[in-house]
Amino acid sequence: MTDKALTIETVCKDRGKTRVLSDISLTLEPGQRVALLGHNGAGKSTLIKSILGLTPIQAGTIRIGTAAPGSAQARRDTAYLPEAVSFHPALTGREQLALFAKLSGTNADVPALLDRVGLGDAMDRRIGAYSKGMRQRLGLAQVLLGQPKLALLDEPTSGLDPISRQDLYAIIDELAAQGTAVLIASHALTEVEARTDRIAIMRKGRMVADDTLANLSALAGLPIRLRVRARADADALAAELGGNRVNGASVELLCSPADKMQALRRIAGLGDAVADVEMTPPKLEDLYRHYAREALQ
Ligand SMILES: Nc1ncnc2c1ncn2[C@@H]1O[C@H](COP(=O)(O)OP(=O)(O)OP(=O)(O)O)[C@@H](O)[C@H]1O
Repeated sequence: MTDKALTIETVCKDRGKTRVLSDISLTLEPGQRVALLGHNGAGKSTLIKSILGLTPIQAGTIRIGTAAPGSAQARRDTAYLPEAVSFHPALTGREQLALFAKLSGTNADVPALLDRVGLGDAMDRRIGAYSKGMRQRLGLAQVLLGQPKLALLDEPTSGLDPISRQDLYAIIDELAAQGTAVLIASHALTEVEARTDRIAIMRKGRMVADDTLANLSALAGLPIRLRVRARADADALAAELGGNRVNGASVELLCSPADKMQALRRIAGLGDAVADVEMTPPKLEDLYRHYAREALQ
């Protein structure tokens, strides 16, 4: 028995003479949303294909619940949304989803599902006339259809407008709330930063980071940015605090997480000379760069 939705242990995969996955381990609990990040060619799609049982691995183990990749049980429990999702162009959205429902033996309310993904008005139009974003939404309806234990989403927001992206993450949140573990391969760092529970970063076939954003941030020890706006004299403020003048009125300082309170006390000690302070913790983009670079060494 396992309470994990997905267990990956020390997986290795070769393509020809090249090792494209090296000792990859990753686990997903039910209801967890995990972002899988990495440069082009890092191995994200290969890992997803291995989880789906579409490509063999040379070493290690993968389990969906307790089922082996590609087994009937794993196929029932796993939903997959590929980056370029394709359907039969002559069918309408409603027909296509009804067909999927029939094939998977589920008794879903197809129109309600299509409505849920924003295709209520378009469900009786041919898929051939759908935009990329609409096809992506139909793919998402297919993911929702089976109430999967594990959803694998490969670049789910590519080609979507900003509102559609927000809708998609709202649906991902719902999926997670009903207990589905969701693995999202993405290049859209700012999006996944706010909408996932954990970040896994791959580089050249290796897993170089796997933790919450807060823990990755603490481990990396990257500086916090403090922007201090002067009430009148930014030069005097810069002379007092050090740091860089960033525009006519402000000074920017970098400090380590451990020194943050001390820096804030110094700034508060300047009293009326300071009009405002803004504090920016490191962003996922900074962390991503840090972990990717660290892996190079
Ligand atoms: N069908 C294939 N045959 C041979 N090599 C392949 C094949 N597919 C991928 N590779 C190689 O495997 C490695 C990992 O590729 P993969 O597609 O998994 O990366 P990725 O992280 O998904 O990249 P992207 O962000 O560009 O989608 C790369 O070196 C790639 O060249």
